[in-house]
Parts: sequence; C-alpha cells; structure tokens
Amino acid sequence: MKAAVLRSSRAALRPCTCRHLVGRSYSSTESSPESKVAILGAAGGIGQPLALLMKLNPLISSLSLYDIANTPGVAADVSHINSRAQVAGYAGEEQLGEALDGSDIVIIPAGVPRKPGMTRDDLFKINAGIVKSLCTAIAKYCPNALVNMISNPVNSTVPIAAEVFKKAGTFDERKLFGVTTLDVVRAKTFYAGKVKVPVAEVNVPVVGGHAGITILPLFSQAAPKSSNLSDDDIKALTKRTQDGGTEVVEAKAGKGSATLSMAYAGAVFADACLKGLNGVPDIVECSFVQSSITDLPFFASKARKEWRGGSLWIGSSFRL
Ligand SMILES: NC(=O)c1ccc[n+]([C@@H]2O[C@H](COP(=O)([O-])OP(=O)(O)OC[C@H]3O[C@@H](n4cnc5c(N)ncnc54)[C@H](O)[C@@H]3O)[C@@H](O)[C@H]2O)c1
Ligand SMILES: O=C(O)C[C@H](O)C(=O)O
Repeated sequence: MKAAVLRSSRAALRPCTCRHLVGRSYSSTESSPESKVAILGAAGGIGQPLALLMKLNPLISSLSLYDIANTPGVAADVSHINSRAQVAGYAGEEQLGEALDGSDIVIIPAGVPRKPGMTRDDLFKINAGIVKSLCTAIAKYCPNALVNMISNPVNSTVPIAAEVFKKAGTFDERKLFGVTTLDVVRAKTFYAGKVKVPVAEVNVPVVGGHAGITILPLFSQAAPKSSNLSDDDIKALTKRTQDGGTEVVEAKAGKGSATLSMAYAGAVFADACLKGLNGVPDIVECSFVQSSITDLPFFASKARKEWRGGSLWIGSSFRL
C-alpha cells in the first residue's frame, strides 16, 4: 500500500544539553523535556480523540499517529492545533518502523471493538494477531518504550505482548501496562454520584483485570470515605463498574464500544507515564501489570511510576 506521511510544518525543536531530570533531554525553546508518543490505531474511534488529547499535553514534543489507513487526514487535522507537539501521520505497515522510531511511550488502541452480545474474549482471535505484529515492531524499533495496551481483551493482549517481548529479548515488566484507567474513571464517577461528593475529590482503586467480574473496584478503600453506603449500595456500584463497558456497547447499539471516555482514560494514564518518566514523584495509577501480588501472573493494582536510576519502577502498594 502506498502511504503518505504528514508532518506539521513547525521547525524541529533542537534539544539543548541541560539534563536536570535523569535521562531526559530538553529543548532550548520549551521548558519540558522532549518526549515522543506514538498511537497505533490512531484513526479509530479511540485513536482520534486520544490523538487530540495527546496533542494538548505539554509534556509531548512529538506525536506519531499510525494506523493501517486514514492517518494522514487525522494528522493534518490535529497538527493545526497551536500546542507544542509536532504531529506526524503514518499509514501502512511499511511506515510502522518510522512511526515507532525513538518513541518513549507507545499507546495501542488498534483492533476491533465489541458489538452487543459479544464478550471481550470474542475479540481475541483478531486482536491477538494485531497486537502480536505491533509488539514485534515495537521490540525492533523502540525496545525501551513504555507500552500502554488498550486493545481488548486486555487480560490476554498484555500477556501476548509480554511473550513477544520475551521472545525478542526486550521484555521489561516495568514498561508494559494494560490500561484499566477507564474502570477507575467509571468507579470514581459512579461513587461520586451515589455519595454526593465532588467527583474531582474522589479516588477509588480498581484491581484485578479488565473483563466482567475480574474488574474489582475497592469501594472499601474509596476516598473520601462514606459512612452511609450500605452493602447493597456497594454491590450495585461494583456491578455498574463491572458492566460499564457493556452499558456503552448496548447504548451504541452496534456502533462500537466506549471511545470518548476511553480516550480520556488513555490520556490520563499516558500523562501519568510521562510524569513518571520526567521524575515527578508519587505518580500512582492502577494498571494491569506482571505481578506477584496474587498467584496470577498478571494483575491490575496500583502501579507507581517513577524514574529510578534509569528505569521505571513499579511499586505494588496494593492491599485488599
Ligand atoms: N482498555 C479499555 O478499557 C478499552 C476501552 C474501550 C475500548 N477498548 C478496545 O480498544 C480497541 C479499539 O477500539 P475502537 O473503538 O477505537 O475501535 P475502532 O474500530 O474504532 O478503531 C480501531 C482502529 O484500529 C485500526 N487497526 C486495525 N488493525 C490495525 C493494525 N494492524 N495496526 C494499526 N491499526 C490497526 C483500525 O484501522 C481502526 O482505525 C478495541 O479492541 C476495544 O475493545 C479497550
Ligand atoms: O467494553 C468494551 O468492550 C470496551 C472496553 O473494554 C470498556 O470497558 O468500555
């Protein structure tokens, strides 16, 4: 396939030599370090609004938008926004290497979404192959990047990515995250609505995985605490959080699954990764990672993102 590459016309920022944060180079014209973020599946329902939100993130200097088709249009559109990141669109497999080259973070929302009546597992056959080939390219072109996996079923696509990276000799458990932030976003929204507290003040850890009953919101650890939540209230909040994805799939009636709320959640998670890479302390987000907290090899829990001596450290500050 012949594919076009589009770059925004802004001249490339030249990094200067000041390096007060470990391992990051700074541009002479911007106060934040240089960071390249690539989105794979950037022309899709999640990819487009996620590209918009990433373009608004001042920590990003280079935004690489890759899909099998339609990325030149998305990149041209997003590149006109007067924010820092320079945008480049890549379409077609022959441009995947260039899209990934030098990326600090790769976000993957590539793959098919659910339709009513399907489970996330029904997506496995198609999405497993897509994730496998994208991760093979990541191992080749940006083996040190953090990988934020959105494609479903997350409970399977993350272990697939881990196996691909192990085979390539690039696996680092501290750099592979299944994005479960949407579960946290939903739990916060539903809890705030029930308890009648400002949603901006709410925090709810969500552990386990990202499908049905594996999504386990810990309302017992929610902040601010509520003294008048009954067991039935907690059961109902838990069920609504677990069924949040299906609620959207059914409301969209065959036109896909959550895209806008997922783009928001993906942007929140990517921002946490960028801050962690930039040395901001105490950045903690729940995500689905390789884990020794339970007998399961992968488990979503609070993951701390900090740049420690040249590598990202994930602390397991999780308690039941
Ligand atoms: N983790 C979560 O919480 C969460 C939330 C919502 C959706 N999802 C998942 O995200 C995925 C994408 O959802 P969507 O609504 O954006 O779907 P979509 O169909 O709108 O977009 C998917 C995009 O992926 C692209 N694509 C397909 N194969 C590709 C490849 N080999 N390389 C690059 N791009 C490729 C398609 O061209 C399309 O543009 C689905 O698997 C969905 O289940 C996960
Ligand atoms: O439910 C889906 O299929 C998409 C996503 O996993 C979600 O939780 O919204």
